[in-house]
Amino acid sequence: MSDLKTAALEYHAHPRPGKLSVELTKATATARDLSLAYSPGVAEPVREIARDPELAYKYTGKGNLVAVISDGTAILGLGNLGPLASKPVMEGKGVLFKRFAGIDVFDIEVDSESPQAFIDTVKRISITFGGINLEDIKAPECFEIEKALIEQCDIPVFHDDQHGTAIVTAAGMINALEIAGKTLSDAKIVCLGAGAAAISCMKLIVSMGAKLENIYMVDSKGVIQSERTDLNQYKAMFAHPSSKRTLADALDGADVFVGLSGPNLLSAEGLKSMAANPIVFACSNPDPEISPELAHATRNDVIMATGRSDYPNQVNNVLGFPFIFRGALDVRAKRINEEMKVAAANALRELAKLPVPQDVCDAYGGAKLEFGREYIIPKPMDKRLITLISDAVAKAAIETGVATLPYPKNYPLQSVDDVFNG
Ligand SMILES: NC(=O)C1=CN([C@@H]2O[C@H](COP(=O)(O)OP(=O)(O)OC[C@H]3O[C@@H](n4cnc5c(N)ncnc54)[C@H](OP(=O)(O)O)[C@@H]3O)[C@@H](O)[C@H]2O)C=CC1
Ligand SMILES: CC(=O)C(=O)O
Ligand SMILES: [Mg+2]
Repeated sequence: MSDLKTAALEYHAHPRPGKLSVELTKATATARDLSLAYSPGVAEPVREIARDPELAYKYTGKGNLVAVISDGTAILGLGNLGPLASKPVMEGKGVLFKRFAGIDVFDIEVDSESPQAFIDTVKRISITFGGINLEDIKAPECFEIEKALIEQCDIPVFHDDQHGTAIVTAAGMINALEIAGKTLSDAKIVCLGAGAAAISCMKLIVSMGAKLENIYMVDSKGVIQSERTDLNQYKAMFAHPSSKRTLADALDGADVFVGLSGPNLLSAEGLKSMAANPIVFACSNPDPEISPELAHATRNDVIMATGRSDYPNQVNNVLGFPFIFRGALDVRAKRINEEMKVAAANALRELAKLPVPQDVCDAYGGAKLEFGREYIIPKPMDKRLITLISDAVAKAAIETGVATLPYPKNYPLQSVDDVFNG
C-alpha cells in the first residue's frame, strides 16, 4: 500500500473509528443538572417551542447545526459509489465546518430510490437544522433537488459542489487572470465537465463578467455546442454555435482550463496548445485532470491549481462553505442568495492580496506566501477567512432582506473562538 493510503486508513480507524463525536455543552454532574437537562426540566423548553417555534433557536442547538446530506451519487470524482461510501466525505465536511467555523454537523447519508424520495426525506428532517448543506449529488438530479428544497424549507439550503465550488473558483480565476495580465471578460475558458460543479461555476463567472460565447463546456461526449441534440436544459444554457467538437479543439488558444470532471483527462499536448500564461484549475478530487508535476514539466508559464491540500493554490470549496454558513446562520438568513455568493467570492479574492501572517506560512512549510503564481487564493488555515467572508455574507444577507436578525454584536469575528461570545 502507498504511504498515503496506509496513513489515511490508519487516521480514519484509530484511536476510534471516524473523525467526529458529539460533545456536551452544559453541566451534567449532579441530579439537579439532569433534572434540568432531562425530565422534568426539559418539558419547559418543549412547552415554549410548542408555543413559539422560533424559540427552538434559543433553547436547542438548531441555530448552529447544519445537516451535511448526500445520496452518494457523485462522491468527489470517484463517481456513484452509494450513500454509505460517502460517509467519510460527509464526516470530513463536518470536520471542516467545526474546525473552521465552529458549526456543528450531523452527516446524513440517504439511501433513496429517486430524487423525489430524497427531497421528501430531507424536507421531513429539515426542521432539526439551522441549514442544509447538500453534498456529492450528481447532475442533473442535484439541480431539481436543490430547487425543490429551497422552495420547501425556510432555512438555507446550499449545494456545496455547485455554489461553494463556484465561489472559490471564481475568486481564484479572477486573481489568476490578473496575474496573467488578462481579464475575465476577454478570457477564453474551457470547462471540462458539465455536471453540478461545472454548470454552477460557469454560471457564476458569467454573472461576474465572463462572456458566454468565450466559454467552451465539454462533457463526456465532446464540446457542448448548438448542434448537439442530447443536452439537458442545464448544459443547453452553454451551447453556442461553434465548429469545435473535441477537448483538443476547445483547448487550442484557450486562456483558462477548469477541470470539474475526472482524473488525468488533460494531456500535455492539450496544455501545450493553450495560450501564453495558461491557467489550469485541475479541480477533480482526489486525482486532478493533470498532475501539477506534468503541467509544470510541460510549460513553465502555467498558473496551476488543484483541489488538493498538498500542492500550492488549492481551489476547493473548503474555502467557502464553512464561512458562508457561519455568516448565514449568524443573521438567521432564510436563504443564501446570489448577492451573498458574490460577496463571498469578492472577500476571498481580496484576502489573497493582503500580507499573509506568519502562522499561516508556518502551517504550510514556512516559506513566505505572497500574492502571485503560487498563491492566487488564501489558505484554509487562514483565520481571516472567518473574519472577512462571514462578515461579507452576513452584510449581504442584511442588505438584500433575507436576514431575520440584525448585524451580530460579535462581528466581525476574529476567530472561531469568538462564535459564542455574542
Ligand atoms: N475542488 C473542488 O472544490 C471541487 C471539485 N469537484 C470535482 O468535480 C468533479 C465533478 O463533480 P460533480 O460536478 O459533483 O459531479 P457530476 O457527476 O455532477 O458531474 C461530472 C461531470 O464530469 C463529466 N465527465 C466525466 N468524465 C468525463 C470525461 N471523460 N470527459 C469529459 N467530461 C467527463 C460528466 O460528463 P457527462 O455529463 O457527459 O456525464 C459530468 O458532466 C469531481 O471530480 C469532483 O471531485 C466537485 C466539487 C468541488
Ligand atoms: C471538494 C468537493 O466537494 C468534491 O470534490 O466533491
Ligand atoms: Mg463535494
